[in-house]
Amino acid sequence: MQVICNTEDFQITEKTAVTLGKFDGIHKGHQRLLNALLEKKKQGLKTVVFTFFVPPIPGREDVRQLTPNDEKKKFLEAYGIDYLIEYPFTEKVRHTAPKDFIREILFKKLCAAFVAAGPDFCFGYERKGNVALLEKMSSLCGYEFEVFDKVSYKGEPISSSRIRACISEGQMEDACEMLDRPFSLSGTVIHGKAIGHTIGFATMNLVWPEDKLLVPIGVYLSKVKIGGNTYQAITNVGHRPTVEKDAAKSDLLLEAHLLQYSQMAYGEEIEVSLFHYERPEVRFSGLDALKEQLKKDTLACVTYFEERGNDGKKEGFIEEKA
Ligand SMILES: Cc1cc2nc3c(=O)[nH]c(=O)nc-3n(C[C@H](O)[C@H](O)[C@H](O)COP(=O)(O)O)c2cc1C
Ligand SMILES: Nc1ncnc2c1ncn2[C@@H]1O[C@H](COP(=O)(O)OP(=O)(O)OP(=O)(O)O)[C@@H](O)[C@H]1O
Repeated sequence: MQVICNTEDFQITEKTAVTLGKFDGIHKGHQRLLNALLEKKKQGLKTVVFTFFVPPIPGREDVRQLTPNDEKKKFLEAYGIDYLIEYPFTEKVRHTAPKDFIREILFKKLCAAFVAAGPDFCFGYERKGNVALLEKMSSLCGYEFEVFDKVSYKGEPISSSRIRACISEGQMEDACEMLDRPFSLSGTVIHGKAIGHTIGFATMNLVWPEDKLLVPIGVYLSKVKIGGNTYQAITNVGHRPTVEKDAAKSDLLLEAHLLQYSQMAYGEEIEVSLFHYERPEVRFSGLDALKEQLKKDTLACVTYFEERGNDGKKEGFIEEKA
């Protein structure tokens, strides 16, 4: 996939199938549009996702995303998208009239032969451009335009904001349904305080990135992918008040204890999928009390995945082999 990031200086010369929007999360609704593009790819068009460049701004809570830029890129590449345009969101671009946006960007720069959008898609100055305008200008600019119905879940349209709200309330199962995959965090395993293994609960630790949407502090029933294998895990996202003197000031860490894994993993890449919010993080009287709770969390994890299974199937501890 070619990523054209934060520049207006490009020109696609092949005919393209384009969809436009923010695509945070790349949820089931977004996937409906992407699938329409992939159909056109079979007919020889190149596939283009057009979005605006949102730079990561450390400390700005409102710019935390379901899928930060790098994650989005990996996902779209794996999906079969040929071009990701992260267009600069300058004052000039913000003031572009909708008709000019269609002429200058869709028609001239992107060489669009097919455009897909949801019914509420808006663009251009003051978001005054809409699907009616895209339809109206389609014959003039020589593209086919198709509006796709919203994909719904529990009777309401799926949207990135709805999924963000769900996750912020720990409703991981609903988020999973709407995303079509569990909400997950990927990263490189870092060293902790090496206390975990002394109580039989070694953990793989990740720093929570500043541009990734936060989940509620607490313990999650989860799965961890490492080296091509997937393991069930109990995962704490928090500040470890039982062992940290000044927990409020300590880093926010994700710590995953894999139920059947005992090798060193420092420096390895892992993906932690959070399936279920189990309980809040608690300040225990000491390590013994913490250990007793972790045994209960382990049981809850085994039971959860036994009851739910994967795709309706019962499963063991190790689900996939590379
Ligand atoms: C599933 C799980 C649940 C946890 N729950 C709590 C908790 O409720 N309160 C707490 O202070 N720490 C909790 N922790 C964090 C532990 O205190 C921490 O993992 C342990 O001290 C080992 O830290 P280390 O990685 O630095 O060795 C939890 C960790 C895991 C893996
Ligand atoms: N549930 C859905 N079904 C089909 N298409 C959708 C759905 N949600 C969004 N789209 C379409 O996907 C494109 C990108 O949407 P975008 O990411 O900008 O909005 P969104 O998912 O509704 O998120 P937000 O909550 O931030 O508005 C748009 O064309 C939009 O209409």
